[in-house]
Amino acid sequence: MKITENERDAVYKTIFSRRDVRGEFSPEPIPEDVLHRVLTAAHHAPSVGFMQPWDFVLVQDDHTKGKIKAGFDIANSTSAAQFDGDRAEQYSKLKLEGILEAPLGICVTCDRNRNGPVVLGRTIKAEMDLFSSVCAVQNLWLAARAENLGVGWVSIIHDSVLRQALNIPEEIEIIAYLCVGYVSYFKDKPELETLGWQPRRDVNSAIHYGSWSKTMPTNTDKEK
Ligand SMILES: Cc1cc2c(cc1C)N(C[C@H](O)[C@H](O)[C@H](O)COP(=O)(O)O)c1[nH]c(=O)[nH]c(=O)c1N2
Repeated sequence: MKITENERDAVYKTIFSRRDVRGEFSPEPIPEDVLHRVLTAAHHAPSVGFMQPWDFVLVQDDHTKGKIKAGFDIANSTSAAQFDGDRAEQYSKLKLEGILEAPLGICVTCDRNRNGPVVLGRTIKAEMDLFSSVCAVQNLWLAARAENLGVGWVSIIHDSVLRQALNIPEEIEIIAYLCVGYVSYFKDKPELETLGWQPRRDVNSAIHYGSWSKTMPTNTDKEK
C-alpha cells in the first residue's frame, strides 16, 4: 500500500501541529468511537518482541481526578523549589496540567512480566518494554491530534498517588498520565518556546554523521 502525497502531508501536519495541552480543555465528552480509534492507534504501536505491555486506565470520575490533582499540587510545589531566581518566578506562573478540566484522564501502564521473563529483543536491554509503552503514548498523542483532541502529559506526580487512586499494583510500571479532551485551538509553538523557557534546537544540531559529537549549547544552556 502506497501513501499518497495528500496522506503524507496529513501525517506531517498532524506531527507538527501536535501540542502539549494543559489548560484549554472543553468539557465536551469524547464520543466512544473517537476514543476507541485513538486507543486502537495506541495499541498498534511497535513493541519489543510484540509484547504489547501497555494498558490504558480511563479516568472520568471527578473524585478520582481530584485525588490526582491534589497529588500534582504537592509534587509541583516541591518541584518549583528546585528552580532559582527568574526561573522560579517563571515556573510559578506556568500551567502544567489540565487534570480537572480535561473530560478524560488516561494512565498508560506497562506490565513488565506480560510475556514471561525472556522476551525477544529485551534480552540485553531490559528497559525496552518501557520504551515500547512510550511508543504507545506517542501513537495516542498523534491519533488524538488527528481527531482534534488535545493531550497533555502530566509527569509532576508521584507514582504512589496514581497507584492509590487507580488501584495500580506495585509490579505494574506507570508510564504516563495524560489529560485528554477537545480544545478550541492548538498553539502554533510549544508554550515553553513561546515563553522563552527553552528554544527549539535546530534540527541540524541533532544530526551527526558517522559519530556522535557534542551539540553546541543553546543560549539557555549557557546561562545555567
Ligand atoms: C515525558 C514527558 C513528560 C512531560 C511532558 C512531555 C513529555 C514527553 N510535558 C510536555 C512538554 O513540556 C512539551 O511536550 C514540550 O514543551 C514541547 O511542547 P509540545 O508538546 O510540542 O507542545 C509536560 N508538560 C507539562 O505541562 N507538565 C508535565 O508534567 C509534562 N511532562
